[in-house]
Amino acid sequence: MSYLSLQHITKAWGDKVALNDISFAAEEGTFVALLGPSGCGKSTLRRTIAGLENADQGEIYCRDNAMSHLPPSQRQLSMVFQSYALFPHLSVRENLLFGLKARGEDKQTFAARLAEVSKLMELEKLLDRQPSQLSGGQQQRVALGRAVIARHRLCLMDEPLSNLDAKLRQSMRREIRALQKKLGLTMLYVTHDQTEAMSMADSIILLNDGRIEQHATPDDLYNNPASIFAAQFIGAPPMNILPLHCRGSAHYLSRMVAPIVIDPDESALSLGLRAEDITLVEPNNAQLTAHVISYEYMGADTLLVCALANVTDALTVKVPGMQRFEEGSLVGLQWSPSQQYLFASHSGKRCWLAEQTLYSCEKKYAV
Ligand SMILES: Nc1ncnc2c1ncn2[C@@H]1O[C@H](COP(=O)(O)OP(=O)(O)OP(=O)(O)O)[C@@H](O)[C@H]1O
Repeated sequence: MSYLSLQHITKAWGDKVALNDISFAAEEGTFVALLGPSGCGKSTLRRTIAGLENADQGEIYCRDNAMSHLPPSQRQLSMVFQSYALFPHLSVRENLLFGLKARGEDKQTFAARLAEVSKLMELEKLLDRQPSQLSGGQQQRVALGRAVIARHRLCLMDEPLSNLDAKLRQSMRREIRALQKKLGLTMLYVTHDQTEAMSMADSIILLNDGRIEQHATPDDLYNNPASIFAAQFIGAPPMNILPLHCRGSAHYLSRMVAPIVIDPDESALSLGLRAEDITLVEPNNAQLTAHVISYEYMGADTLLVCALANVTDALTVKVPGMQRFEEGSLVGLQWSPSQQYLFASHSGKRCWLAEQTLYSCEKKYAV
C-alpha cells in the first residue's frame, strides 16, 4: 500500500510553474529520492508535502487520506535540513526533546525516547553539549535523532549532507539508509547529487523544470533512461549523445545502428553511448574511428576525449587504469548493439527499434 501519494500537484510562482502536474506514489517503508538540477522544483515539492506551501491544484494523500487541508503540525511527518536547524542555545538533550515537549508528551515518554534515540544515534556521551561543541557529523546525527524521536512514519530530508565533507557524506549516507530501513520509515529525500540518489534510494523521481522526467529504480534509470535528459543526468561522465543526422556522417553513423532507415522528414535521431560501454580497438577493426583530443587520469580509470570525423560533438570514452594517448592520434571505438540508445533529437524521448519500426518511449512510459 502506498503511504504517500500525490495526484496532479501543480504550483506556480507568478508566471513560473514550479510544479507541473506531479503525480507519484511512495510505498510504505521505502526510500524515494527527489533528484534534479537547481531550480527544478525539489524544495517546492518538499515544502508542499510538508504543508509549508499550498498547491494550486491537486491532492496529497497519506494512506488514502487527503491531507492538503491539514496544517504542517498535523501531517505526522518529520524533517531534516541541510542547515540542521538545531537551536544553538539548547543542549543536545534539549534539542532532541524539543518536539516532544512542544507536543505536550509526558515525562516518562521523554526519558524512554531519549534513551532509545541517543543510543540509536550514538549521542549518549554528547547529551549535555551545545551544538557549537559538536562536529558537523555529530550535529547531523542530532538533527536525525530529533527527526526520529517523534516516531512519525514519514520523513522528509532536504539535502541533509551538503555541509559535510566527502568522506563523512559517504558514511552518513550509509547511516541514514540503515536508520530508514531499521525504523521502516517512508523517506522522501531531496538531493541534486546523483550519487546520493543512486546509492541510497529504492526509487528515484527525476525532476526537470517542474515535471517528472522519470520515476524508476536506480538500476532502471541508469540502464533504461526515458530521455536524453535522464541519460545525461545519471552516470558520470554524462552519456555521449551523437546526432545521427549530422551532415556528411548520417549514413556512416546510421550504419552503426542499422537497420534504421532515416526518413529525412522524420527529423533527427540521436545515438546515446555511455563512456564506460565503449572499448578501444585497432582502428582497422573498429566500428568507428576518432582522433584523440585530450585525456584525464582519474585514478581507477582514464577519460579519453576524442573527435569523430564530421561530428562536431566530442565523445568521451572511459578506459581502465592509467593510459596515455598522443594528441591527434587515431583510435578505434567499439560497442555492443545492446549498449546503444536511440533518442528523438527534438523531443529528447527514447526510441526503440521494433521490427525495423521506431516507436517512441511515450508509449512505453505512458502514465
Ligand atoms: N518563494 C518563491 N517565490 C518565487 N519563486 C520561487 C519561490 N520559491 C521557488 N521559486 C522558483 O520556483 C522554481 C523551483 O524552485 P525550487 O527552490 O523548488 O527548486 P530546487 O530544485 O529546490 O532548487 P535548488 O536545488 O537550487 O534548491 C525556481 O524557478 C525558483 O526560482
